[in-house]
Amino acid sequence: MSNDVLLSFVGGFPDKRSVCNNVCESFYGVAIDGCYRLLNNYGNEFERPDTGRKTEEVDDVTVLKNGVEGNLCLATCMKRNCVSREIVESVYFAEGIRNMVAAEGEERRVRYVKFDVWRAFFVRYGMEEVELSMSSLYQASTRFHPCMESFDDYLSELNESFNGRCYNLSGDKIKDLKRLMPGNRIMRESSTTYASSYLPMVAPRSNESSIISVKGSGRKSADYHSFMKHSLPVYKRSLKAFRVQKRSIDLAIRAQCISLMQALAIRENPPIERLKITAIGTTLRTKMEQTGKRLSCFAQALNIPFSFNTIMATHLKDINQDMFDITEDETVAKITVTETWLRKHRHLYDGATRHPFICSIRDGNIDISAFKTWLGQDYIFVRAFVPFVASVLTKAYKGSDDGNGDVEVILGGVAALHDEISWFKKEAFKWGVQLSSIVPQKANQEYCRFLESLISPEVEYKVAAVAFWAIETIYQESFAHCLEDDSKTPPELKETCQRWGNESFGQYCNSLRNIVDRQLEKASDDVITKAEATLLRVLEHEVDFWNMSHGRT
Ligand SMILES: Cc1ncc(CNC=O)c(N)n1
Repeated sequence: MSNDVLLSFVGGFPDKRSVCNNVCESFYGVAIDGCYRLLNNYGNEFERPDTGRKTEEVDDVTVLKNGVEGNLCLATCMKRNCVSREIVESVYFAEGIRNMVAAEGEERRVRYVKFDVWRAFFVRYGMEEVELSMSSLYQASTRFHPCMESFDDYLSELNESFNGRCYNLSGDKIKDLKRLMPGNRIMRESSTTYASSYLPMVAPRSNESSIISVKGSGRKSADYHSFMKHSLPVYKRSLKAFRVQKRSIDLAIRAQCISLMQALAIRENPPIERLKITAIGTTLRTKMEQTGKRLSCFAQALNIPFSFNTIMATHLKDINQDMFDITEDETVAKITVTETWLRKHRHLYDGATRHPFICSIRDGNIDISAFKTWLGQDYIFVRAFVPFVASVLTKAYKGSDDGNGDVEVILGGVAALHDEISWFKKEAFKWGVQLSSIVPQKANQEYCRFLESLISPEVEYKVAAVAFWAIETIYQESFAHCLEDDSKTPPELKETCQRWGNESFGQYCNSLRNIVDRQLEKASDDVITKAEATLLRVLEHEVDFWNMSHGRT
């Protein structure tokens, strides 16, 4: 799986780990633990006791502080009721924005940091610069689509505003840029100036200072959007990632174990009796053992019962469960591919399963006309879903290694769709929705087209199976949410929610998930990457579909 880390935002003290995590994750979704560690080290490394300093020099870093609540405003390009803005804020940036603003407060200042400094920093911590993988590029491109059609729109807009000077801004030019910022308007009204620490990706042509920062807006706005708008084209030019090199693995192991131990230590009821860490390696036994010793000390300090063990293997693929020293009452925690993805893309996933449309059902204030729109549109979708599921079935059968009953599970899905179509007809009649006259809306058309593209024999079974699992699971989780004890779902909508939110549909989704995880365990990196990108596209189509039903696009 890809370990790429897109660099964007850095800043913070070690105690602001969550700030870095959230910002990083919600902006680019591809951050890995190793990256958080480095981000936090960064803050630590340059920590200044005097946070009240006023200079704005190159090479400076921002200190995030606890402080007043802020409120981000994207009004410069998106109106408050604009649905795109809502998506940007809620799906992509909510956590990051909230944390970033809440953590900054009155002392916010603009800071500039040269890209080279930043790059040197990463190199120093054992990172190497690499080209982005397909999945990261994909990620990067999806981050911005809600507000702009394409990178190129951004680019041309920016060139227009700044006469094409955007890529190579020196100190004075940055000042120009700040003057031109729409956020400036708000700034003049307010005597408070916030500082921000945006360290977007920049590939400078010269050694001029070339980080673009945004001076935003006091109490009303941190003008986050301006930042995105002006950093994005730069970002496009220098899409690069940093990957952890071998020699920093020891560091990575330690940092992760330490976070785990810290998390365990602050629990009131420690969920485990003993933490057993097994390091597996093909080389560097002494190094691993040293790491173990340090970890033991740390665990002792935190009062966590701990043991450390090392396993040497010739090849990582030779590792199996028997090599672990496991007693009968112990289990080996294995993180599956789907679990990793769902953690990594939590924001987007929650955006799809906790959409305002679903929440309005759950809260009992759904607009019935929106429900009817959804009903009619979903009928069309489900009809298109049938041939897709049939194609997954065919691929499962042809996959020929089906000793695990994939075909039966998928066949169950096909059979249920027969029922489902009858249900849609009945339900439409009940609500006075004329199915024969429904025209698919844009989001629906696009989703159906996407399904058709997945039918192609060129799309691997493993990739198609991921889409299938995700499509079913999003509905399951969304509607199950409307059936929870504290929900106020109107009685006349309960049956709809039951259809996907019931327990046996949940079990079926679990079977699909097991299929996917089993299939991906033996998949190539390339297929895993494609499958992950497919999952993201499903999530986005689902969000679009809810938006369409909600009637606000
Ligand atoms: C847009 C959408 N996504 C998922 C489902 C659930 N799968 C089949 O019914 C659905 N009906 N509609």
